[in-house]
Amino acid sequence: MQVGSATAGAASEAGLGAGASLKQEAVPVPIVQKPSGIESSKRLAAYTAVDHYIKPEHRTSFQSSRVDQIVGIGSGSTVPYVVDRIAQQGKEVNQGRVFVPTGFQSRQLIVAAGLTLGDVDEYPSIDVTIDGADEVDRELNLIKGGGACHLREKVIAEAAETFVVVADYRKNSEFLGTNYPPGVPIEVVPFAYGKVLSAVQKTFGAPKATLRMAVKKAGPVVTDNGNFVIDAPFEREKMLDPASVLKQTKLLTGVVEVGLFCNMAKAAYFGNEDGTVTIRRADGTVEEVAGAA
Ligand SMILES: O=C[C@H](O)[C@H](O)[C@H](O)COP(=O)(O)O
Repeated sequence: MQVGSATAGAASEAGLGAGASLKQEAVPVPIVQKPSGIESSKRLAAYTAVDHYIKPEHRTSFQSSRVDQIVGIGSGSTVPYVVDRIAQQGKEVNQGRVFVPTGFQSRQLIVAAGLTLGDVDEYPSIDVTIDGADEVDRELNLIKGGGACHLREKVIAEAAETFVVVADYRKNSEFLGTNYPPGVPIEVVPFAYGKVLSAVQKTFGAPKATLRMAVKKAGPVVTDNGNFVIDAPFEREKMLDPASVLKQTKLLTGVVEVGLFCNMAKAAYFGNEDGTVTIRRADGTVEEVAGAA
């Protein structure tokens, strides 16, 4: 994906959707070049979800709030398309909204798009949070944390009245653990990692669990919260009941958060190769719609 930036005027030349503000605004708007392949599926999902949940007519349901809408912005490679679509609506529409990030990356995206940053301590109730996922099962349980952001992501998702997932079609599974081989990310405080790793390997059904190592740094990945991450591919049988895995693992002292999000998402949007988007909702309904271009 190539991302650049320009003023909103130039962005309109880049083909903004109907309803976008065409006023000359000196606000940098990220331009995501039209992608292909998997990136195109991510974009379809993200654009369609934004069009359904973040519109000018959507007003915050928190009466005391002084803002129009409070939006949580997740992390990962699908989320830039979420921010891109929001920025396309223009400065005027966005000036009444506040955006709460789930980590360093989404904070940067919000700032680069000229959107207003908020934090969850100031906005403990969020209208809608849109985030990616590593895998989604048929009941909308999720594996998250491939980017080591799942602690803050869970806080921002829990704070939201509506939590929506956006992903490409590869993430759409019957059961968790089918299409995401690294397993469940577990954030741990550094001094406890050895004990937690050993417990997860020996008694919790993830013998191949590993400490996640950094790529362009010697040593382990360090999260935005200064912690380590263990990746635990739990045995198939265990993953048939992700809520139990979550409960058991979270009780291990030293575990900060587990990248299993159970019974939280209201809907999941999956971008498909044919340009459609499959929407699966928590009430069990499934719909296929034409993806937003
Ligand atoms: O920690 C990272 C997050 O949970 C991401 O939302 C997740 O890894 C999905 O990322 P992507 O959109 O890049 O597949």
